[in-house]
Amino acid sequence: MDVVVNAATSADGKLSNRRREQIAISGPDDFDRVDDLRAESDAVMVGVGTVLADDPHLTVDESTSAVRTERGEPPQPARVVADSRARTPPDARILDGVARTYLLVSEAAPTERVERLEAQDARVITVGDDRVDLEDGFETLATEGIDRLLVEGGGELIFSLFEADLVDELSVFVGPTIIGGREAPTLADGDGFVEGFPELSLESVERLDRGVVLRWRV
Ligand SMILES: NC(=O)C1=CN([C@@H]2O[C@H](COP(=O)(O)OP(=O)(O)OC[C@H]3O[C@@H](n4cnc5c(N)ncnc54)[C@H](O)[C@@H]3O)[C@@H](O)[C@H]2O)C=CC1
Ligand SMILES: Nc1nc(O)c(N)c(N[C@@H]2O[C@H](COP(=O)(O)O)[C@@H](O)[C@H]2O)n1
Repeated sequence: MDVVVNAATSADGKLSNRRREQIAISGPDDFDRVDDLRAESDAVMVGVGTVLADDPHLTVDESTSAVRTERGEPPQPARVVADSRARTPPDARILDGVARTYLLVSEAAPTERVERLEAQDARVITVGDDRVDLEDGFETLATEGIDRLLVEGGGELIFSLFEADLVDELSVFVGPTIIGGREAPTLADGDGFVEGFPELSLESVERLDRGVVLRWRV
């Protein structure tokens, strides 16, 4: 599976503020770029922290959806959430039925929550004892026909993906603002690396909106 991570950060590397509120860091041109990235993907993934903070929809625009249909693809990419304890709210926007939604949960997810989410048509995949095993999860998603996966965040999930050596490409929109705050999420949080830092190779640099898009191969 080809895994692309994309996010927008402030100039100081923050994904949002210390209250974990969604911040408009990029502008309309970057949202169009993200729409294109989604359109080229079989599925779009976030961590449950992002679902709880942002309640994202993770769909493509109508015109982009029409292009996917012409290509013989589902009108919308599938949606995937890493959600060890099945904390996704049953009324989350990702469960509105517009696209197929997979929830990767662990054995520790309470059965009643899993059943409630399955009743909302979520396709629940159990991988890992206490925490989602991302490698196993991706193997299962590949058997569902997901060959290209776009990951949009947040910082905990992105770190875990780098830690498991599962990222092929990283693109970051860096915007013209400082958010600050030691508790504010950054592009890669988790425990952090102390050695064996993933090495990136810069592919392109592009001015967009009032910031810059950096694209790296891992
Ligand atoms: N500026 C941007 O482009 C974006 C910003 N955000 C921001 O990021 C924040 C949310 O990020 P985080 O709190 O870091 O949450 P997150 O979205 O990375 O989710 C982390 C949660 O996912 C679950 N999870 C299951 N298996 C996991 C695994 N193997 N590794 C890691 N997590 C796993 C855990 O419950 C964990 O707490 C919000 O403030 C949101 O607004 C989120 C996406 C994009
Ligand atoms: N690319 C980008 N730029 C920003 O400025 C952002 N705040 C984000 N945030 C993430 O975009 C997703 C929203 O998805 P929907 O529009 O609801 O489909 C979500 O993952 C945000 O955290 N992204």
